[in-house]
Amino acid sequence: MNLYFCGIIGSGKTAIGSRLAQRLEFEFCDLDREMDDRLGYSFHRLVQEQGWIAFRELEYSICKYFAAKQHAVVCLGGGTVRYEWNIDAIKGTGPIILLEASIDTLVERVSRADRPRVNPGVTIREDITKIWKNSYHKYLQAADFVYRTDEKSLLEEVDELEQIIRTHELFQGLLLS
Ligand SMILES: Nc1ncnc2c1ncn2[C@@H]1O[C@H](COP(=O)(O)OP(=O)(O)O)[C@@H](O)[C@H]1O
Ligand SMILES: O=C(O)C1=C[C@@H](OP(=O)(O)O)[C@@H](O)[C@H](O)C1
Ligand SMILES: [Mg+2]
Repeated sequence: MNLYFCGIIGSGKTAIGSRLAQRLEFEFCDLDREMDDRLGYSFHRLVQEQGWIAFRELEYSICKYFAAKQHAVVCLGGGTVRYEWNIDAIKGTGPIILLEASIDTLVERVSRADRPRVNPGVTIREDITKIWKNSYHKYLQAADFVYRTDEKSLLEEVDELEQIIRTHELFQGLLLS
């Protein structure tokens, strides 16, 4: 069984997931990183040169690959759960935690790094607001558990999530298997 993290870009999937994988002694998998490794260059270039469809195809193939793993903390891409086929691919292979933060927090975090826009020709704030308005229900629908990442420090969040995973019945199968 795996533990999955989903959430809009900048919600903290990679920052939290990588630390939790260490705590739980699980393999750490990150969709964006796997994509870069497979391509041999940044997925930003793939999006720039071939568009988002090429990204989505590779994303689906990586979801199927991750679903076959055991004992992995998997950070999905920020858009993965907006596409139902990805949810079908990972269904039954482990609980999904949705990480949430306010739009202001997401914008502030994403502005620090250069990441491609999903909606071309818009600002980071417009992009994130649009994703949130159009697709928030899909993120919520995919999730087994929801956790906010804009109220505490990163370390406090990792501590709290570790505690939740070790005690909440939703995650019991994860540590037993
Ligand atoms: N309380 C917090 N929780 C999660 N991330 C935080 C927090 N405070 C600051 N950050 C920073 O915000 C960024 C979150 O980005 P990242 O983990 O790459 O998100 P994602 O993988 O969901 O796009 C990281 O640089 C992280 O260090
Ligand atoms: O919303 C999206 O479709 C995406 C969000 C990004 O999120 P993360 O950087 O959080 O993975 C990244 O996966 C890619 O740019 C696609
Ligand atoms: Mg990430």
